[in-house]
Amino acid sequence: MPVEEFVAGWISGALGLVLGHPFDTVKVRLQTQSTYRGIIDCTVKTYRHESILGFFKGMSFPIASIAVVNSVLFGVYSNALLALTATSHHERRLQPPSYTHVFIAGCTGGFLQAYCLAPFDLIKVRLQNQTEPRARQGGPPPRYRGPVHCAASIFQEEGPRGLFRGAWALTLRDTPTLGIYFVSYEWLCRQATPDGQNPSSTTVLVAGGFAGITSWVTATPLDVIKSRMQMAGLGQREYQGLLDCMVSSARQEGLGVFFRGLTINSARAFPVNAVTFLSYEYLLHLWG
Ligand SMILES: CN(C)C(=N)NCCC[C@H](N)C(=O)O
Repeated sequence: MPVEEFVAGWISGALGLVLGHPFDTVKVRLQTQSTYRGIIDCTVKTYRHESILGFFKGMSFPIASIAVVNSVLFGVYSNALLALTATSHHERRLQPPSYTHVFIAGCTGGFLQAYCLAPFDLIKVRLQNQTEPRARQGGPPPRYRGPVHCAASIFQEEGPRGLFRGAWALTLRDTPTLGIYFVSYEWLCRQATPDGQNPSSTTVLVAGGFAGITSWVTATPLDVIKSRMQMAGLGQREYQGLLDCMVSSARQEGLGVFFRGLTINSARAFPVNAVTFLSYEYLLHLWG
């Protein structure tokens, strides 16, 4: 089994993550708290109350976890394509796989990465939703002192299953949308590249950026539900399941609730995924 895709997936995911984390914090807060009037209001309040550091809350853990998550995504995707088409990464420009194979391989990568991502994503969302400034004297201490304390508290209070809160919504979010992610990337690269040639860096950047936007636009409704289920119980209402969360969110806030965070998700998706795909392709080319 080729392993360079796993390593390239890890490095490229980490680069994209640092670039996109401030956008991600604003998105998570908009989706789960109703105190903000929009992106600008949330950005200004976060900066005033918590300084620039507020935007980077919960980042150390995803950086560590991205090693597992992004390498599982890209490594499983590439190896699933190898199993389906008997072509390695380098042979795929001369013998391009069908879009059906790309979609199946993307869904497989998305499904497996969701289970690795679930506990890390839960901890990230819980930490991002702590709005107490880090160094305030005399104020109430935040519920979680950091990622390890957060993981340990959830484990103690709810057992190992607690760490997988929202995992079902996350799996439903990621399985089809990662198929869409890789199909969009491949389609855009092929439109802009003569047959049999490698796409230019500009093509990879643009195709990666738009693949990120397309997949996140389709992922946003389940992303809202996932974030709400992950926060359930912590001063927010408990849900009986995914369907209950969907129905009661729509009843209380209207159908627009499913598009909360759409603009910020898309603004974040372009640079993150442009950098992710560029560094992924570059590393595989370097090692090829
Ligand atoms: C729509 N979904 C779930 C995705 N496209 N997921 C792939 C993640 C790529 C990148 N690390 C990011 O966070 O955008």
